Amino acid sequence: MRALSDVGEVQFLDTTLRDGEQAPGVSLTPDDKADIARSLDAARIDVIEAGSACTGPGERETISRVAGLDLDSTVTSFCRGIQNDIDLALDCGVDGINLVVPASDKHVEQKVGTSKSENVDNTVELVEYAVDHGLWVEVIGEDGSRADLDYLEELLGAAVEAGADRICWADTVGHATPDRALECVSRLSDLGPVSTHTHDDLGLAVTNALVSIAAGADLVHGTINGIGERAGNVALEEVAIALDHGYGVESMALTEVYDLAQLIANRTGIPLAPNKAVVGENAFTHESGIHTDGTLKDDSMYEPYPPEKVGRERRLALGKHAGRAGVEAALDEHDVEVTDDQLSEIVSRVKEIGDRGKRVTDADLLTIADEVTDDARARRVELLGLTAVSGSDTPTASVRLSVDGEERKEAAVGSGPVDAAMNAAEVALSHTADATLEDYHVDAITGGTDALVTVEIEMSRGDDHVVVSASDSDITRASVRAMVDAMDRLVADDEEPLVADD
Ligand SMILES: CC(C)C(=O)C(=O)O
Repeated sequence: MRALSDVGEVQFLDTTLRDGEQAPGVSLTPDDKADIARSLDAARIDVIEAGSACTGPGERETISRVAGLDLDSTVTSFCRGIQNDIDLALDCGVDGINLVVPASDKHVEQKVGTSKSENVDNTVELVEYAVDHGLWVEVIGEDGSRADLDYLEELLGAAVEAGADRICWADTVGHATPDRALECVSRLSDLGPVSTHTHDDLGLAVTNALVSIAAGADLVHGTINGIGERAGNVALEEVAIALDHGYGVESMALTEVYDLAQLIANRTGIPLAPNKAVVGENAFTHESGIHTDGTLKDDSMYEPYPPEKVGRERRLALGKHAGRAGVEAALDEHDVEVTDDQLSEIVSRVKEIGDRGKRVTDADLLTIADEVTDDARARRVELLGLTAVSGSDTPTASVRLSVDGEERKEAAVGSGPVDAAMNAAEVALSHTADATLEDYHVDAITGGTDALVTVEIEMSRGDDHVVVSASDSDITRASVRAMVDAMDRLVADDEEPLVADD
């Protein structure tokens, strides 16, 4: 076993487009796969497993498209131990293949229905065939963590002798303990370059990947956000940060990690848990008074590494644990000055909202500050009316706004009534200010069809950002109210009159 700090660099194979797509409910379009592949390449992922050519003509077209993107990453197709799979991969123009052959008794005898020696012979033939056709070849012993280790060595050793570029230890069902990972990968790394493919069924995927590297593996298979079958594959961003932060070992480009995580959550429809390491919403958010106070004194007080390292920013949130320092800093961000007594009152009102189980948005904070400083703000942008229609025809909406006392009416279409109404409000406001909708989500839907819905949106204008929420039993009304409120906040201090430019 080697010290991880002695390992200079580790390569990554990303299988988001193959094993990740095997997560229940995920189906990526050709455009999704092409966009994700480009981003993986930009993040310096060494190998991209683009899919399984044997899946069907649609998948082959997509793999061919990824293979044709002229990426720096090596593009591969997953292939079963069947020559036709290799032929289909060749038709897609990939650089290489991940050839999967059974390794455990269960997989050799029960699943594939062959004998151990025939399995070795077949693997050798297929490797020779693929190498003869100019492919980069990695041979994966499926269910390797439950295989008889002597047999796994014989099988993968034969693959190396037949010309395979590398072999891979697969903990297919996420069954291995770190000791087992160490034992298997140490033995296999005597045969040739070894990859490791770990799953998270025991919550040990990252640990097993790190142990595998210590045991000699130099390439880690995984997915972004750890998506994949069952409990998922190892999350590459977690391996990357652990290697970098813990041992100074280089792998993928860390600054790209957050955008990649968002892209993949977006396209796969698998949201990120807020507490997810590295890329979860809360990973660099501090709410409690003690932590906020400490963070304001020294950024690194409650963070292992700076958020910028993984393409993120630090956030101070307000809620029931807020303290004076955090509230003061949040008010500062909006250039609101208060006295000590006013600050105490604002802190206690913020905590009251938090005690009711709610998040305190920027708009909440500013409303409280207005009330406490007795400086009720005159609104510049107000919602006067809203009509949204949806049915079998294109959803349409119209909004009526008051902007600095002038009434503006606009109508627009959209993919649904909310989208149409937001588009109409955007058109009505765009005369005024160049604001961008950064984030939109429906926060809480409780109970039945008449339940209260909370819409939270983030908008920006130049360097200013606000987060505003609005609750209503009508999701369209809540959305437009939040947008109009955010806009009103963003232009509050603007000296210029908000005239329409026709
Ligand atoms: C590499 C393959 C077959 C796999 O996805 C696994 O073993 O989990």
